[in-house]
Amino acid sequence: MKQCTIAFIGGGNMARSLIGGLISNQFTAENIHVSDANTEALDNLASRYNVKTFTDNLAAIADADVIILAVKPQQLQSVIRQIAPAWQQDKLLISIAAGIRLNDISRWLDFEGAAIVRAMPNTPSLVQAGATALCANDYVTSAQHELAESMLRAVGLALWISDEKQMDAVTALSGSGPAYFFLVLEALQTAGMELGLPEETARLLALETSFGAAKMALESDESACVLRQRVTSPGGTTERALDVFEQGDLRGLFKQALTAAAQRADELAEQLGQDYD
Ligand SMILES: NC(=O)C1=CN([C@@H]2O[C@H](COP(=O)(O)OP(=O)(O)OC[C@H]3O[C@@H](n4cnc5c(N)ncnc54)[C@H](O)[C@@H]3O)[C@@H](O)[C@H]2O)C=CC1
Ligand SMILES: O=C(O)[C@@H]1CCC=N1
Repeated sequence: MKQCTIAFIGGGNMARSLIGGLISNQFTAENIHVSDANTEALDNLASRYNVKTFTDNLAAIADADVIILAVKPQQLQSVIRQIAPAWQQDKLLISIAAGIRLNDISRWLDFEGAAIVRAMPNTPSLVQAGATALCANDYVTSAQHELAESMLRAVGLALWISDEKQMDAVTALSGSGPAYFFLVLEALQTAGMELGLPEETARLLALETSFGAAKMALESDESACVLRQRVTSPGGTTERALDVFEQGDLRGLFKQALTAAAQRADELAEQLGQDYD
């Protein structure tokens, strides 16, 4: 990957995952700037990753090629308006904020021809197993497309979507998705313990089973449906368990949950922004 300088504004959970993943993938720490109002968060990042830290957002972006906005959606407008006077044509702005649309980001930046990418990463980027979808405005050059993609590809899967409206579905599926799997892990471990397994045994079996199923699905040419059927002996134990999930409408629950997450992203955009094509 070309070694540009990246400035993160906001050094919280998601920034930490991206920074950790980039550094594990040989990205040079001194080319990573992080700015945050919280000095404790900055100290943690500096001692763990040796990145350059700032409490002044303008100082952090001064000689950066790429600026990644990693603050909460509610802080995005004020941060963009703060950095807008220092904006320069050759910089690339990447927002990872849930919901907030390219048009609103562009209006707040108020810089003719500014190159802006919206990205939705997820926290497994920390272990280079992230999944990110990106979409760009018309001013992003092909070199900037390549730069944004190569940065996110360094921490996992990176794919482009052309219709920005799909970003809410992406947020619901892969942005929030790690939390759903962590919930399933918790539930498997608890149920195992309730059936009499020691805590550590239940934890390890739940973890390795989740990892093994994901790895197998990733490496197999067969669909998840076929892989599921291969575990399910007619009249056996899995069939009994799956019947319980189907009776409880697990698929319907997932549909409801993802719909609620996508609606929340849309609500954030409506509340915090204004523009919608
Ligand atoms: N946590 C996740 O799994 C994901 C989060 N996102 C998005 O990433 C963004 C950040 O989320 P998290 O990292 O979870 O939040 P967080 O709350 O952990 O981090 C936000 C950081 O921004 C800092 N901050 C607040 N105002 C600031 C300002 N004016 N200047 C500089 N720093 C400031 C806070 O001190 C905090 O450290 C959000 O917009 C969220 O939608 C996107 C994908 C996944
Ligand atoms: O919960 C949130 O709003 C953020 C966006 C996707 C994951 N975390």
